[in-house]
Amino acid sequence: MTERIVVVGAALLDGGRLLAARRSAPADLAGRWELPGGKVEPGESPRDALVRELREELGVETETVARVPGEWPLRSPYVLRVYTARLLPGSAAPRALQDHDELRWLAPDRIWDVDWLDQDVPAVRETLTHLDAHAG
Ligand SMILES: Nc1nc2c([nH]c(=O)n2[C@H]2C[C@H](O)[C@@H](COP(=O)(O)OP(=O)(O)OP(=O)(O)O)O2)c(=O)[nH]1
Repeated sequence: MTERIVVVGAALLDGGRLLAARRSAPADLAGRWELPGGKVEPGESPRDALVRELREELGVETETVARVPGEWPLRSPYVLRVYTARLLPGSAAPRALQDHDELRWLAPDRIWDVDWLDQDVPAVRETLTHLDAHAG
């Protein structure tokens, strides 16, 4: 059986809006929107991986807040896990430094304005449910 490799995605939230990132590569994913993040490296915790990836890709300092329950299959052997996260005080604003060519903060009623990767849609839907529950 093939080992699963965890890809962590951030539901980065600021003022109730969610950050979506448009991939610039590889060609089959370019132009589609995702949750910024990446592969967890051997010996690294998913939360640490997410903080590292957000620093590399977006130039931001963040902390993870909570895991969004669930795990979604990507192209084998990858699976996607999602954590909500927030910017730390004093962090720079996110910039598309690596892997992305556009970023957009989406209010809850605009979440479906962007063309999410097909495999991200259930994860984004679950994330929204989770946020709604927390908002009461
Ligand atoms: N980060 C991220 N990757 C996703 C999402 N949905 C999805 O299918 N993927 C895929 C794209 C890639 O094949 C893989 C993650 O790769 P990546 O390129 O973001 O990760 P990485 O920075 O660690 O990659 P690498 O270049 O170091 O190999 O998962 C998503 O929402 N976020």
